[in-house]
This record gives sequence, structure tokens and C-alpha cells, in this order.
Amino acid sequence: MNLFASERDIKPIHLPLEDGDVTYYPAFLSQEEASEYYNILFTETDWQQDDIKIFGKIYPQPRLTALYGDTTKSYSYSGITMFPKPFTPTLSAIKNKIEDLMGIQFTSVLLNLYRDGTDSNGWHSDDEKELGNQPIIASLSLGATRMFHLKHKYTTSKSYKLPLEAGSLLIMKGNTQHNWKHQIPKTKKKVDSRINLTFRIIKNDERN
Ligand SMILES: O=C(O)CCC(=O)C(=O)O
Ligand SMILES: [Fe+2]
Repeated sequence: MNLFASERDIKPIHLPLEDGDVTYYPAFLSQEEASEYYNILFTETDWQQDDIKIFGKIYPQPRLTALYGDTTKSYSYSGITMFPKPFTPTLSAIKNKIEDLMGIQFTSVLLNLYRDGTDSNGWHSDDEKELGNQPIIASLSLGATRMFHLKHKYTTSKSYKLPLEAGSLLIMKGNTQHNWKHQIPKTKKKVDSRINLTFRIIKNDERN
């Protein structure tokens, strides 16, 4: 069935995290829109595999990535610095739709391609100084469903898991990055590939 956004259940679910602020919109995009964007982004994105440094050792990142956005704003994490390509019409259209919902504007989007269950994103907080003190991150999922794990940094018994479905939008803000880490774990299940887009506000102003 083809439902318009107004008829779909786009109601937000607030995760019951103390000292964090995470909201999940299960059907931000329709299944048709989600698969159309997945197909376009899979082929049109300039995917790269960077090496990252963990405790002084160099590893290839276990997924492909790409950075698009305001070309004056580079982004550094895990020992790598990424320089953005300008937003494409596809990415601008998605960005506008998220900005209409949230009433704020993003400068950049980091895309992740998880090719199969062996690709992953290890425990981290998105707390780079370029993102400011209380980063706002809007994370759109396309393609295969993967689990998203959150764990508290200081009270390790506190944790939360949810499946991120195609077309869903997850918003992290407030003190989430101060108090919580998140990951996309590897899975032994046979899963298709997944694309994730994390829209961010990068505050540096250096010209590259
Ligand atoms: O793939 C995801 O849903 C999470 C991506 C993520 O945490 C990141 O890029 O910082
Ligand atoms: Fe993250």
C-alpha cells in the first residue's frame, strides 16, 4: 500500500535514556522513498575506505564512508581528516526534508555503507570539538535493518538496543554524546547492505 507521509505513523518514540536525548521516527520516509534513495546513493556516492588509528595501530575502517557538505568545513575523527564534496541534489533533497521536520540546518552529512554483516561501527561518541558542546545528529537509515546499541559511559549497567529500519530517522542531541556511546555491531546473520546518513553541524571555518 502506498501511504502519504501524513497517513503513515511518523510519530516519534523518545528512548527512555536518562541524561541523553534520543528520538526515533520509525517511518520518516516511505518504503518506496527509502528504497529509491538507497539505489541512487549506492551508485552516485563517492565511497572510500579510510584507514583509522586505534591505540596507535592502523586498520582499514570496516565500512565505506563519504563526506558531503559545506566545503569549507573539514571533519576529523579517529586520526583521519575528511574533506567534503559539495552536496548533491539528492543529498540536498534529503537534508531539506529533515530540516523541515527539525527546524534547524545542517552543514554536512557523513555517509556510511555497511556492505554486509562483517561491516560495523565500533563503540564511540560523536563528540569531536567541531560538533560543538551538544551535538545534534540526525541519522537516516536505508537498506538492511541493523541493530543500534547504546551504552552509558559511566553506569555500564545501563544500555539500550533498537533495530534501525529502512526509512527511519534517529535524532541524538542534548547530552547524549557526553554520557552515552553507540555502535553498529557486526552480525553473523546474513544481511544485505545498509546505507546510513548522519547529518551534522560542523562549526569550524578553516578553508581547505
Ligand atoms: O550507522 C549508523 O546508524 C550509525 C553511524 C554512526 O554512529 C556515525 O557515523 O557516527
Ligand atoms: Fe556515531
